[in-house]
Amino acid sequence: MADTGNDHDTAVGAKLSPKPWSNTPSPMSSYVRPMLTDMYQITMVFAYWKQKRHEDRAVFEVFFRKTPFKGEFAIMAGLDEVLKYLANFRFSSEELDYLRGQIPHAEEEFFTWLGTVDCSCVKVYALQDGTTCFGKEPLVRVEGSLAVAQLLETTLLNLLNYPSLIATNAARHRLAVGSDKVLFEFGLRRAQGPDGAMSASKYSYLGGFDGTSNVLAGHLLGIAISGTHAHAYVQSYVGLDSLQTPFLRGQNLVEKALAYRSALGYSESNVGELAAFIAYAQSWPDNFLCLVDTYDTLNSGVPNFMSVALALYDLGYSPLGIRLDSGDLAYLSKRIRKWFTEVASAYSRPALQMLRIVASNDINEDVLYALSKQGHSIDAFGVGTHLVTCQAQPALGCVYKLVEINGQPRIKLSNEVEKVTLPSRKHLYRFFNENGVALVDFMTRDGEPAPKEGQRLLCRHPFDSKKRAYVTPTTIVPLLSLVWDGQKGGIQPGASRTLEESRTHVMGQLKEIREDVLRHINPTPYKVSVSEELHALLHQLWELNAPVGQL
Ligand SMILES: Nc1ncnc2c1ncn2[C@@H]1O[C@H](COP(=O)(O)OP(=O)(O)OP(=O)(O)O)[C@@H](O)[C@H]1O
Ligand SMILES: O=P(O)(O)OC[C@H]1O[C@H](OP(=O)(O)OP(=O)(O)O)[C@H](O)[C@@H]1O
Ligand SMILES: O=C(O)c1cccnc1
Ligand SMILES: [Mg+2]
Repeated sequence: MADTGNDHDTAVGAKLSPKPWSNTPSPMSSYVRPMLTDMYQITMVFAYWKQKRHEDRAVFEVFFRKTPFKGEFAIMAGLDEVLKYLANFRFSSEELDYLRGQIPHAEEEFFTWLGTVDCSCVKVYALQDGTTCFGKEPLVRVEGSLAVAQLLETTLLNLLNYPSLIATNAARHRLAVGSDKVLFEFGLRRAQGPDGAMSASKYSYLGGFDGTSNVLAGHLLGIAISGTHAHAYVQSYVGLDSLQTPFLRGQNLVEKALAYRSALGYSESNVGELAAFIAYAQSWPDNFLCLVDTYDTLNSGVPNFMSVALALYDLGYSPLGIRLDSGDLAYLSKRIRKWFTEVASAYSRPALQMLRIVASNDINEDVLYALSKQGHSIDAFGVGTHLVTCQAQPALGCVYKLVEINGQPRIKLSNEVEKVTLPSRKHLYRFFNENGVALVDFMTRDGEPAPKEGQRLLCRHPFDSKKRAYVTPTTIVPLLSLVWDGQKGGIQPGASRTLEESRTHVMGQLKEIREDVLRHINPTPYKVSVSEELHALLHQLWELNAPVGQL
């Protein structure tokens, strides 16, 4: 039978009545579907079904233990795609046929049931995309039947881990350059496959980049695209005679550029490069931005650029600038800005000193901090490899853990204290002082009264009983909100944010966090705390479940 995708076919081919979310768009990647999972989800679900436990009520939570990039914060991202995944969650007949072949001993009724499974029975609470988050706290809480909630694990983690990692990486690059520099994502060629590249472009933008070189991301996601040119373009020209015409707007651009070249005393610059720049100016007179390091930045690229730029001014155009792709970016940018300023004054072309200097070449967060420290004249950075591959930390460790079953809180123990899970369905709050600065995050167990503004509250470290503090928050913000309710129309009003809204949210969120927590080197840990009641429950369950050793 043909792959019917999301058409709501059951295993036996009967049509179900359409769900309220049946028109929700598909996830960005066509791979995102129930089959994009680990086989152990299916093995568990088959066992639950055999034991008639598949309808038990379960609560799972998504969290990471350690913040990435040796930092103390992360940015939540990927919820937008999670919601589309939930709305389209349905095994097709063809997929069920495949699974039948993999589990030949399973009863036909199992596949009939699997064919009816969707997210009707599921509720999801989550942080909004773009929210600042910290270790150990629930980013997403999934409530539903044991079987369906279990089936969501792997895909959900896949949809959250990389987006949150890249959004965090992008936000860190933004913090490194400040708000007045332009950041372009150039990573398409180096990203981990097409899906990795699309996610990288999307979530770099969410994290604070201004644009991308990725044309498909521009087309599908509305992100601003831009492009300069590569070395190949310059290499492809040998001399001025390969130009189709010397003219632009009826005037001889070649003559003018050559006149400036000799007046400025640049007679040694590479003529092929000059021809390439003239040809580029003829095609892009209003967007004239040249890569200047193909042969020699200071002795050829910049002189050739300046000769053509001055000629363009004479014809009434405003050139854009240059791109540096090698060498000492701090030194070169300052040297070139000074040069632009001198020529601007010699030729009464004040705009020349304002030309944009773009830098690329293996840039990462450390390079950006080093450049700021040294001082530079760069206006825009193109960042590829380090950004999209998250070379400094290639994975975020979000996990998906069962915290409650049939109303009973559950715990998972570990020899490593930090790996012990926090039991029970939990609520998460952020406490602020009177200046709007975040003081601490606070988790309570379900059923406790919500904390109140102006009330003195004991905030405890979950594992270290000695660490505790009283906090009287001026403002309290509950961080988890209902984003999906299968009984009430699926995606909840206000839960789907645009990319632009989430990007704006990141900027606002970072302003709420203390600078020493956001700091690049040795940041202060942000406090993630639990209530007295949750602390007691954790330690009680710990004792109850840990066998007493024998000496
Ligand atoms: N002033 C600077 N301070 C710190 N790092 C810099 C500075 N200028 C450039 N960098 C970084 O130093 C590294 C230089 O890399 P590399 O030595 O491969 O380039 P290059 O020799 O300049 O160029 P290429 O080999 O492509 O001609 C890059 O990661 C670049 O971003
Ligand atoms: O360095 P990244 O941060 O990944 O940025 C993207 C790089 O991609 C381009 O060239 P490419 O690296 O393909 O060739 P090049 O090194 O010879 O310039 C561009 O010139 C940058 O150098
Ligand atoms: O437009 C650019 O300059 C660009 C785009 C992708 C990779 N490197 C450079
Ligand atoms: Mg390179």
